Amino acid sequence: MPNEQLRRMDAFTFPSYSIDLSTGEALFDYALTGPDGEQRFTEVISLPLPAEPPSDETVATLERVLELLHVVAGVSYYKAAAPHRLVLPTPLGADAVELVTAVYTKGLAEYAYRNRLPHVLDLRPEVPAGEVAPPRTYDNSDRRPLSAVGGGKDSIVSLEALRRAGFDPVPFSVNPNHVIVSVNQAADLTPLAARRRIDPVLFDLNAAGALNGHIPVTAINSLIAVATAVLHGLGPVVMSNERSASDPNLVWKGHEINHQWSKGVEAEGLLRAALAEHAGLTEPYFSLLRSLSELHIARLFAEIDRYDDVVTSCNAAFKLRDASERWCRDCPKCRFVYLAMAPFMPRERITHIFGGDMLADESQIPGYRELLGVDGHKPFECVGEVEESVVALSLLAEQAQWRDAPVVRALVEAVPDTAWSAAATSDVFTPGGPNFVPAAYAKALTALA
Ligand SMILES: CC(=O)N[C@H]1[C@@H](OP(=O)(O)OP(=O)(O)OC[C@H]2O[C@@H](n3ccc(=O)[nH]c3=O)[C@H](O)[C@@H]2O)O[C@H](CO)[C@@H](O)[C@@H]1O[C@H](C)C(=O)N[C@@H](C)C(=O)N[C@@H](CCC(=O)O)C(=O)O
Ligand SMILES: Nc1ncnc2c1ncn2[C@@H]1O[C@H](COP(=O)(O)OP(=O)(O)OP(=O)(O)O)[C@@H](O)[C@H]1O
Repeated sequence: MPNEQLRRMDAFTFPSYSIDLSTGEALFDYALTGPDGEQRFTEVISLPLPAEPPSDETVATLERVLELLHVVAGVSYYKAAAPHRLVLPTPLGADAVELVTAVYTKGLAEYAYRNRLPHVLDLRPEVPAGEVAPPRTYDNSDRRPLSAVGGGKDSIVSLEALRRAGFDPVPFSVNPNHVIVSVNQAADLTPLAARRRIDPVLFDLNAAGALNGHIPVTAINSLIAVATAVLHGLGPVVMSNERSASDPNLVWKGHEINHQWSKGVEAEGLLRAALAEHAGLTEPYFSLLRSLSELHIARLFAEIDRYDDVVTSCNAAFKLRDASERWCRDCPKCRFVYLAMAPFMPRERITHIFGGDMLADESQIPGYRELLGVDGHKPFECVGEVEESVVALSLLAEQAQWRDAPVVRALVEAVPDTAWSAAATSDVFTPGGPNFVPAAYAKALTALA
């Protein structure tokens, strides 16, 4: 479809969804519609099948979760045209509508900002009138948790914390690549995996110049994880989303623009409320690391060495096409994670993990200046707060193994006095802020420390 026709699309709709319980394959249909016709998409999500066929009650709960997933996963296709109307397929309760509204506005805020589409920030879904039948209550809180694994340090910390506290976690990933497979092998736990196939038509439209940009992928992965937990009779989904994920990158037209919005605590609360209201789940989903800073998580990770050969946080390794093998060592996330881990491990160990010494590479200095708040704004990436970077740098400046590294020397000179003063009184190692960790799980992090 030519780009001009795409730009004239005025509505996004959700024609149907279905699941085949003999294969675990769910089909989610979407349509962009306008005066020139429609552009249809189908996303395919395959859930792993349990050993025993699910009961009718389980299927009923699963279908409620999939109804939410259908609507949330539409963001990938909505963004190809950003029409002004978002027309939901069925009536939804207030909490579910609040989640959907936030996913399409706050979750697409970076996309709206970069494409200069302010109307996306004010999008309100059209919800068909009607009652939603109340769901059956589904209490799975005492079952084995499903621990989402992304291949990076954060989910490794959660997996180990759960295991050491005796929770017997089941690792779970969407489209596990070789990094995630290796992390699961290093964990020596039997994982579950779901497959997600984006409609290839979207890639053709992208290549032809359709609107494109960042989407709230964690909201989608989270709902796929919850659907898998329900289907397998497992307990809560445990995420590894940190405190700083809730901090915006910038404010535009009065709206916070946060690259990591669907990893933030607001999204977590909205998802939990929508799952309780629409699917009757009493304890569906929480982030174990919510009260911790990235720097604190890096310090905990340094205590665990069984994943050193495989851990990979760099997003370039998770591209659908042309992925890097492991750390690219030249992106904001690699720079940040290196800086955050370096104070807590020998230089040889971190050089081994990353395949090179980023603090010896002077070409990294401009990127580090952004992370330290010396230039520009916090990059649109999964990186910690400026204060965390300054604290990490201050720790490096005190260590004989790091203080003469070329990048450390240059950065110590570049950081202003005000930032050093803020770092000196920083609370980055004090857990804090709102979280949804159930009481039974609160001890898990203590077990790790
Ligand atoms: C791996 C990555 O960072 N991808 C982002 C990148 O996409 P790119 O075009 O370079 O490559 P692909 O990932 O292969 O995607 C190809 C196109 O497919 C579409 N698409 C992909 C996944 C999806 O769920 N929906 C889609 O529509 C899209 O059109 C792609 O162009 O740039 C894109 C545009 O800015 C980003 O949207 C891609 O980000 C992925 C969705 C992704 O998985 N990113 C995570 C690594 C990520 O950024 N996580 C955040 C958490 C954000 C959140 O709120 O959940 C983080 O860790 O901070
Ligand atoms: N493919 C995936 N399948 C399931 N969950 C995922 C996947 N990728 C990421 N996640 C989860 O989403 C959340 C955010 O991902 P993120 O990439 O920040 O975490 P990570 O890979 O554990 O650590 P790091 O921040 O070091 O990369 C984490 O809870 C992670 O477990």
